[in-house]
Amino acid sequence: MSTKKFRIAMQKKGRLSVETTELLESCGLKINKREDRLIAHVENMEIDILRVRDDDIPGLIMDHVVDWGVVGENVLEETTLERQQEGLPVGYNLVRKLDFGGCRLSLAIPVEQEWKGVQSLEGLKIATTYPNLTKRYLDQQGVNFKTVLLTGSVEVAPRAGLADAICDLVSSGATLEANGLKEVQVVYRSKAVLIQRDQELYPEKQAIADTLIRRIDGMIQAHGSKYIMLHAPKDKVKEITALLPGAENPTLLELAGNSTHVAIHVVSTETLFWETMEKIKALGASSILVLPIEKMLK
Ligand SMILES: Nc1ncnc2c1ncn2[C@@H]1O[C@H](COP(=O)(O)OP(=O)(O)OP(=O)(O)O)[C@@H](O)[C@H]1O
Ligand SMILES: O=P(O)(O)OC[C@H]1O[C@H](OP(=O)(O)OP(=O)(O)O)[C@H](O)[C@@H]1O
Ligand SMILES: [Mg+2]
Repeated sequence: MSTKKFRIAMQKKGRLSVETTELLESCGLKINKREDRLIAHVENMEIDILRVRDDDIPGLIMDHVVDWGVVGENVLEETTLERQQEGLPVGYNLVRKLDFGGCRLSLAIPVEQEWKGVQSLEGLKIATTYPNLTKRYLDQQGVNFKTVLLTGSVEVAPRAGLADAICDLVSSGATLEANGLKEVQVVYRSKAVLIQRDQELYPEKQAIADTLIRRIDGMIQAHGSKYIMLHAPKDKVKEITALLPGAENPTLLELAGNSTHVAIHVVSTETLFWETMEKIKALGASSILVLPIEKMLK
């Protein structure tokens, strides 16, 4: 199934929804966000946004219902394994890895228990929302176990007597700690990804995809870049620019009413550490500014 309008599936509510909306809006999409609508229209482009549960996003891509989707790699991989078993199509193209939704799927056990390695899980009950990723990992380790499938509140399972251990998502570890559990083994590391259905797109849709990818790349590049400005004594320009990360071609500008100093402007893809700033200052530089860059088009 395919419609004329470019369709993007995103999580309606949860860990990925705010940053996905920010990503799309930073690409210039004006999303009409009337609450509780499955489909949100984009006012200034031929795009519809489908707001769904994250678990449904890989299937919508693999069944060619939507053109793009933003989802965690954990859900993408789990769905792929599940659909492979069911003989359903699992094709998709990775468009870009994104810089949010970072988490890991980990095994965790009650804090008071001694951890003697994954082999000690042999024959035990493990509660998880990710049965396929958990099984793939433990099969590789040669460990047999019983799955207790839960779609939420997995962390309470050991205390409730439902399972001996869990395999769930961890980021800060606060949820595990609050439930008297400790992380003992990472099973899968995940970030959000932008994926596309694996059929050729109509030319109009491909044009939209190309524009959005260019803009996303501009955002990704800008995100890791800084604009550095400072005033420097003319006779120290060489020494100072040698210290600036990635400053092969700095811009030098005259300063009004000052014949001994110039302004140096540099776009840097690296971090300017305090230590470097202090060295530059010791060489006579002043007014050192490090500014974030919002967008970049090369
Ligand atoms: N603590 C976290 N920090 C960062 N990213 C996370 C965290 N927990 C989960 N994620 C990522 O965000 C995705 C969505 O997590 P969330 O907890 O909102 O999902 P959910 O409860 O399954 O929501 P839904 O109602 O859409 O099914 C996860 O699949 C994972 O990729
Ligand atoms: O290690 P932490 O930083 O504590 O994060 C981990 C928690 O975050 C996610 O749930 P979320 O808070 O999104 O709520 P949910 O259980 O309703 O999905 C995940 O399922 C864990 O429970
Ligand atoms: Mg979900």
